[in-house]
Amino acid sequence: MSERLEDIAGAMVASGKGILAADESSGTIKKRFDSIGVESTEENRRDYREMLFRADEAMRKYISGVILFDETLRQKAADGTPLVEIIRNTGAVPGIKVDGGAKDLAAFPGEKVTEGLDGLRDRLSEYYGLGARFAKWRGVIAISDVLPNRGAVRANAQALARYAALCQEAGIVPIVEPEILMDGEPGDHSVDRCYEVTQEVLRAVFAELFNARVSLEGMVLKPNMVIDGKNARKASVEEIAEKTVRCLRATVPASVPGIAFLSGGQSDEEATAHLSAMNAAYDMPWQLTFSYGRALQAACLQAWGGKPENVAAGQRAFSHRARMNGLAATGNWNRDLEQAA
Ligand SMILES: O=P(O)(O)OC[C@H]1O[C@](O)(COP(=O)(O)O)[C@@H](O)[C@@H]1O
Repeated sequence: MSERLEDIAGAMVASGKGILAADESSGTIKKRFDSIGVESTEENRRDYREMLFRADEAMRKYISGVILFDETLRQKAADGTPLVEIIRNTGAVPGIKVDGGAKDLAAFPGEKVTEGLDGLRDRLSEYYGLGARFAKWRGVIAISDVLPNRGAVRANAQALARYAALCQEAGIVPIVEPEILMDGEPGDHSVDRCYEVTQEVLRAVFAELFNARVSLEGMVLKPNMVIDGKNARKASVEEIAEKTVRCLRATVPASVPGIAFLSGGQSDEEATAHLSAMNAAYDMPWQLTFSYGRALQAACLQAWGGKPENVAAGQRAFSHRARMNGLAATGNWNRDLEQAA
């Protein structure tokens, strides 16, 4: 018997846990490996991700699900165990990135639309067979004084909604990710401009989800926080927490079981501090947690450096960030815990 979407979604946002985004596409993982001088070969990618998934205690205690790239879902560990099985044995749910990436949107210079709907029904049924129980699709929204245009917002919202409906038909929980870029160009927008655009985008996304008859109980939202651009950072932790919660309350129906933020280029500690501040100070109808890529992995990647003898150090770095974010997911993180480590 297949599991209920609501139960899978509930497990993905279980209290004190969050999602590890390890679904970097080939181009993105190459960038990450370039930063530590490691060649992006299939074996190196496997070794790196196997190191994360075998950080057993962190995975069991703080990670509810792992987003994978197509290659990883099919890969075996060095000893022949499928990586999906290692993840499942920790109690985490395996998930899969199914979008085909953000491409230039015709007639909208500087704006993108995410591709990948063609053939998606067949791919989802194959992924289900390979063990995936949730999926992820990221729409990318540019932000400036004049962007985004309504047409670009609508194109991305519709694609997200069509993707989500197909996932639910396949018994797979969709993570719906509309990302307003914090680290795009020019990156000088204020926190209030981010509020305005995030509100507009989330409204458009939920309107399209309703139109597409997506069951909100069986999805997870992965938004950006309401935060100023990378070249204009000055808002305090409290301001970002307050504005993010206010924006989400104004746009996200209470029937959505959980919201799991992307980190978007925030430093490790910022991403943790912001999440913890929201959970500590506000009552919300949804679980509020993390689905971080960089903010969970950056320290681990550095500690590992591509060297087999550094696997334990890499796992320690990952476990520390997983624990800090697990605490943030219940509002119980504080800076002293970082120093103690
Ligand atoms: O451009 P890609 O390779 O699809 O990757 C985008 C990345 O952004 C995320 O959606 C969020 O990652 P961050 O937390 O690092 O912002 C990841 O799930 C994903 O790996």
